[in-house]
Amino acid sequence: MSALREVATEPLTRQAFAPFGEVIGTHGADSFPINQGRTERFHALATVELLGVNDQGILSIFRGQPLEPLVIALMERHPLGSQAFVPINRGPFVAVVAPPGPFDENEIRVFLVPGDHGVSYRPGTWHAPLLPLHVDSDYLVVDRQGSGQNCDEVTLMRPIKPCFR
Ligand SMILES: NC(=O)N[C@@H](O)C(=O)O
Ligand code: NI
Repeated sequence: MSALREVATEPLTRQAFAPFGEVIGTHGADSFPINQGRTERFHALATVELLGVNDQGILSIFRGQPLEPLVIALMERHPLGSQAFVPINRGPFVAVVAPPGPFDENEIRVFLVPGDHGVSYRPGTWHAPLLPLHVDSDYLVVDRQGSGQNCDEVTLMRPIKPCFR
């Protein structure tokens, strides 16, 4: 295995994550009351994007195990649809991403996603498959079912080791 490359994790903000997708969380999000004021709606935090033919948006649960050692050697993208991960039991995870388009290892960013947030990768965003931290955790996943090739993979020349300073 070629030399590992350490990449510092960044705090998750809507602005920082914007090139890769959207943040699903209530902090700093607009909301309005519904149901006679008994419920607060944080509306349209992310958009489900389906770009293929006869697509269906689907909801799944991923029961993920931590990757130990946390070394990322493979990334993937879904050109035909978005993919969202929302913790069900508040399990934090790491979002290792690079912008859509030709893959460039030097553009890899690493975000720490707290247990009360989720993210939605826009179509084509390069990302590491689900990476829960510390303990097995369940995530609601909203993504696409349909025809066509919707998962391109790439092997990193220099595997990434996230650093938590
Ligand atoms: N393979 C699969 O459904 N999951 C990946 O796309 C992932 O991002 O975890
Ligand atoms: Ni994916």
